[in-house]
Amino acid sequence: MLQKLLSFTRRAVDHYHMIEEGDRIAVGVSGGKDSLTLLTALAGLRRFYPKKFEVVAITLEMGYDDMDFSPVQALCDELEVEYIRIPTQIKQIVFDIRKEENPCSLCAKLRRGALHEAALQAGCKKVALGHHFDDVVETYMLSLMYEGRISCFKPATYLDRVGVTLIRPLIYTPEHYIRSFATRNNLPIVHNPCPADGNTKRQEVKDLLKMLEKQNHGLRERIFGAIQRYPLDGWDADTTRYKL
Ligand SMILES: Nc1ncnc2c1ncn2[C@@H]1O[C@H](COP(=O)(O)OP(=O)(O)OP(=O)(O)O)[C@@H](O)[C@H]1O
Repeated sequence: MLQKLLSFTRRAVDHYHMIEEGDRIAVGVSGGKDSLTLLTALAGLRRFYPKKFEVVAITLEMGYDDMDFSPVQALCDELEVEYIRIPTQIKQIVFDIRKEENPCSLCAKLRRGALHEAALQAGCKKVALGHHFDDVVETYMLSLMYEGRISCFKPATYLDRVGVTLIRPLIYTPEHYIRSFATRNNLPIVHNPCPADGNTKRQEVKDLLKMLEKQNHGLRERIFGAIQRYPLDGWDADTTRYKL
């Protein structure tokens, strides 16, 4: 199973030139299945990838007393990855001080800023995020159907104002694969007690795609393919390095 995960990851890393020699990459670890799988994948790839790179795990603690990250520390020890935990007051700011009606967007903004800062402090100019194949297709459809735009986050983005490059090495890895990888490998998922509903429109799109996929096998693959063939800004894959 790890082999398959490494192959999905390596293909994405190669197609979008995500890793260069000497990189020190901060993996944003929320404690969810996606980022724990990403951490395992990059720690594994580090062992044989032709370009030498380092991996550091960073968790922003959101301010919930009942989130215990010590099992994640144990996973990092096993993977021989340095683990940095940053205490923040993001929960308090979003819910108690600002009493936001739409807490998710402020929370995401604060998290992004804090993660970039923590990465730079740890000497990392690259930050890896756990977005996967289904996130790509859903984000694209959300944007198309609800914003009237054709767009999606990029596989790799250089943020010039912060001097950080974001990479998303799981964009070829389907969510169902991540779910079973996390279960079979007993990844230490930390329950997130956030009371917000999250993005209900995203769930709608997820359900819609699931329903359509039942009668139209390969539908998500074709949407993903369209993003690459168009290509959407930043999605032109360099297949000379690894065939699609
Ligand atoms: N508290 C956090 N600390 C560090 N990194 C984070 C944190 N929250 C999110 N991230 C990073 O941002 C990515 C996207 O965040 P999002 O909240 O959409 O996560 P997700 O899709 O639920 O993934 P996961 O299953 O890893 O929680 C995560 O995959 C992770 O890499």
